Amino acid sequence: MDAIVKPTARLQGELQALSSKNYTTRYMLVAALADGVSRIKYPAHSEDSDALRRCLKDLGAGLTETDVEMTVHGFGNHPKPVKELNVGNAGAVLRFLLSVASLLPEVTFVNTYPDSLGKRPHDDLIAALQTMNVRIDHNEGKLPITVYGGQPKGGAIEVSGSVSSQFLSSLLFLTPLLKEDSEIRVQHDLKSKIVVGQTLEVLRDAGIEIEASDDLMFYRVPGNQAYRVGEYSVQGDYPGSAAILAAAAVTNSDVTVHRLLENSKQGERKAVDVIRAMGTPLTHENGIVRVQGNGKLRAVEFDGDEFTDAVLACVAASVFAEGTSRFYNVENLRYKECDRITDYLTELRKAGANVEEKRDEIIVHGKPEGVKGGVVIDAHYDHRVIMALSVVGLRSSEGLVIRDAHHVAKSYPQFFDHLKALGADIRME
Ligand SMILES: O=C(O)C1=C[C@@H](OP(=O)(O)O)[C@@H](O)[C@H](O)C1
Ligand SMILES: C=C(OP(=O)(O)O)C(=O)O
Repeated sequence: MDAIVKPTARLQGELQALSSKNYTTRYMLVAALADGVSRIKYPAHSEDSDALRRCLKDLGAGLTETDVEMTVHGFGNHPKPVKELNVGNAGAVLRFLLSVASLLPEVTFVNTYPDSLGKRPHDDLIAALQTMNVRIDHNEGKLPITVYGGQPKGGAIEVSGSVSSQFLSSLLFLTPLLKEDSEIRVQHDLKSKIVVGQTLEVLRDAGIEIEASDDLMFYRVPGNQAYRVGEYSVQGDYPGSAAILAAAAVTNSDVTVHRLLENSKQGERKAVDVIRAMGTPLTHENGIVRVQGNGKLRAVEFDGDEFTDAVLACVAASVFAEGTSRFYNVENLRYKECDRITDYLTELRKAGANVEEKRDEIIVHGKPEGVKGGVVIDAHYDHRVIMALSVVGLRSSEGLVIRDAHHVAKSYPQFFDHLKALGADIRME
């Protein structure tokens, strides 16, 4: 399905933020790893969270749902032997379940998105699991991947964090269940470090003890632990909401988004600071962000690794800022649903933006006068590219056609409905 995004001068209204993708993933996983019944209020509904629902059911979890709550009968440390799992296009789901699969004799993760998740590297996690008595067949570190587990061993574990934090999070979910105590040392760098804080928070809520060094590069994990059943409530999602806030910033607007906790551990809450630093009038109190945009923006410079899933939305806003913006330390954007530097900037240029790339940096020479648009955008299977280009389309003179915009449902199926409810001129075809 394509989205036809027309120039829109004004956005106005109130929205409830969608539920957090990352907390939904984590609460569902710890609930499945607990032996008993857990409840999760307001879980996200999206392609990624549905992929996890499907896989956890395949692994033996019982899932029932009402409108607001999910009940999970966990399988504890005994997932049901299954031959095959399909995680769709969900990176975090794949990486977290690769470790869970090591408890089973043989599981193949199939490759259903060869042009997106099928291109993403998992070598660093594979290498770590291989040192833990797990044999793995893989396609040069990519899908399809077969895990031959059964008796994974803890102990001294090293994992690189220079491509993704998900590899470390994955091991933090698995190691408490092993017989041996573990010491996990992160090698090289740790990208998206802030996300690991969400992993540790949820592990603690699930009764798991882990000692983490202050710099999050070293962990002591006692073995023989059991996940406790729990009652969880999923907070609002900053990465998806960042695109709505960016849309409000580039237009004349009065837009209010609820359910965005000021003290959230989501790094992407920084998007609020970025948009404020661009000069957009906004308030953030009691979990409510209100943007009263006037379309006037100034350039900013930020370390994008602190808000990895909101960088594209912030870049989209900076396309219309006075001056040159820089988003640095963002190399790992290249290893997401698409290459979120080269592929994204290709589409921004088509729309009329003046952008440059370095290996680990996005540079935007702002155009306060707006961009021309009038072109067809390739979504590159990437929900965040789709959301960011929608922001740009609203402030173009000829609008944009975003091809295959249905991929927005990976994380935010209601995105276009939400924008339309605020008055955006968008048609789906
Ligand atoms: O742990 C997680 O749930 C996630 C970690 C981040 O990935 P990287 O660590 O690969 O940057 C983020 O981009 C992704 O959307 C979700
Ligand atoms: C990169 C993302 O997700 P994942 O790694 O889980 O596919 C994202 O949601 O932007």
